[in-house]
Amino acid sequence: MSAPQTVSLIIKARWIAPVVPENRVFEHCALVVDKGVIQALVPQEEADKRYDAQQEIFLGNHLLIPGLVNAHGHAAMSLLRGYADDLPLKQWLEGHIWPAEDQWLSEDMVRDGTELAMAEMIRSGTTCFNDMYFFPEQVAQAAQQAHMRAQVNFPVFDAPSAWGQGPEDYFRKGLALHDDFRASELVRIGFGPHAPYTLSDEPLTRIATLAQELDAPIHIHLHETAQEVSESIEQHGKRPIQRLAELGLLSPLTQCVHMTQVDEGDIELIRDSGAQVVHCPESNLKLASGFCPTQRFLDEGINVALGTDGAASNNDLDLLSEMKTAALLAKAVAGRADALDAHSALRMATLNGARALGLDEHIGSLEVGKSADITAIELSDLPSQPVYHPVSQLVYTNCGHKVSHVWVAGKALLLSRQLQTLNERELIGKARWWAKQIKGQH
Ligand SMILES: CSC[C@H]1O[C@@H](n2cnc3c(O)ncnc32)[C@H](O)[C@@H]1O
Ligand SMILES: [Zn+2]
Repeated sequence: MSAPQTVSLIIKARWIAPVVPENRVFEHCALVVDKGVIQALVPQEEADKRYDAQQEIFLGNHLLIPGLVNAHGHAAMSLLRGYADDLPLKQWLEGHIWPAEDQWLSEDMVRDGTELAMAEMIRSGTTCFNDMYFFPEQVAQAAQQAHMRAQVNFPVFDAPSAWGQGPEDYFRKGLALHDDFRASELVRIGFGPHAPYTLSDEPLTRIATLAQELDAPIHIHLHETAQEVSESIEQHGKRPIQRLAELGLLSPLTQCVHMTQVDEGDIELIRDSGAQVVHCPESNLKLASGFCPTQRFLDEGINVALGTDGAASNNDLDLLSEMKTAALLAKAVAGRADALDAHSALRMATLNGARALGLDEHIGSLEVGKSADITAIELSDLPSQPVYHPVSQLVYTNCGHKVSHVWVAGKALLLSRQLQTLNERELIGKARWWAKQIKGQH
């Protein structure tokens, strides 16, 4: 018999749901990790025989899943959580959020808000987030420092903002940022055109060309409300997605966020272009924007990922609870109880998210050769009992607060519910400080 191989980490768990192979749960197995990469998923006795681990973690009542991918958000908006509620999108944005952003946006605000959001996401099992916000260099640096994986999309609007004077300035700063993070293992920079209704044709066409040249993702709010679609027909004589298609903007690199208003032509455009859909059920419900036909998209072979949107329209960043909402809503929208079953909901929050971000060769499932981005959920409390199907428990009961451990590329970000790369007390203090400033002027 050959000598045991030395590895950095072995995690032994009661259950492992690797997402690939599909619909499977392994019991009493171990994940073997070395150099940040998954080396094996084997029965625990076999792990004992074959490997010598520098660190071994035993999780006797826990389920291991791939780290969650939050495919759409505005992390720094955590500081505007609860600032304006119970409003439809247009009133919420134009009457409250944009004026607040005009007044308060700064490097410091984005840095503090992003760190607060990352802490919340890590604590509820997210390892990778997709962000669109001002001062994206702050978001990118914060993610790198906290060792979270992120796609950071620099904003592009026709209008000026605290971050730039207009499209020219946004492109100059954004492309420089893309260059700065070209070699990063964790952070990828993409284009963040805000929405079709805040951008004219010229910058959209430029984004289409540059994204193809750089092989960089495009992240855009699209068909979020009925008003967006009807105003586009009035102004441009076409639906927003048709306009994007004609400007060359639709491809597998394009991440279409929301898509609550769709007809057969829209579905064809997404399917035939290979574009990605990001579903944000809680934000869509809260702003009364509409319903994304997720099961219909999946049946058409369209990739659908899951996002929380910002904390100002959700109002939390818990992707596990988003999974539950997505699963329940899909059943109501499709009129079928078997729509978005528990395993499909988990896939939407992991592998589909990875695919939407072009990262599915590296993350999204617990497969040998993939990065060790792992989340552990403890299923030992009363509302978790009894456990017949751990994935059903994960999706249909409230598990966000049961996340105990999180790793990204083999590095621990959460151990026994304690953050390892961010300071929770300090972040709470900073959030309170910001709220005092902002409330004073509200
Ligand atoms: C390009 S920076 C992000 C920009 O988007 C605003 N925003 C936040 N949530 C939404 C949403 O659901 N639809 C449209 N725009 C949204 C955010 O406040 C920033 O200004
Ligand atoms: Zn959004």
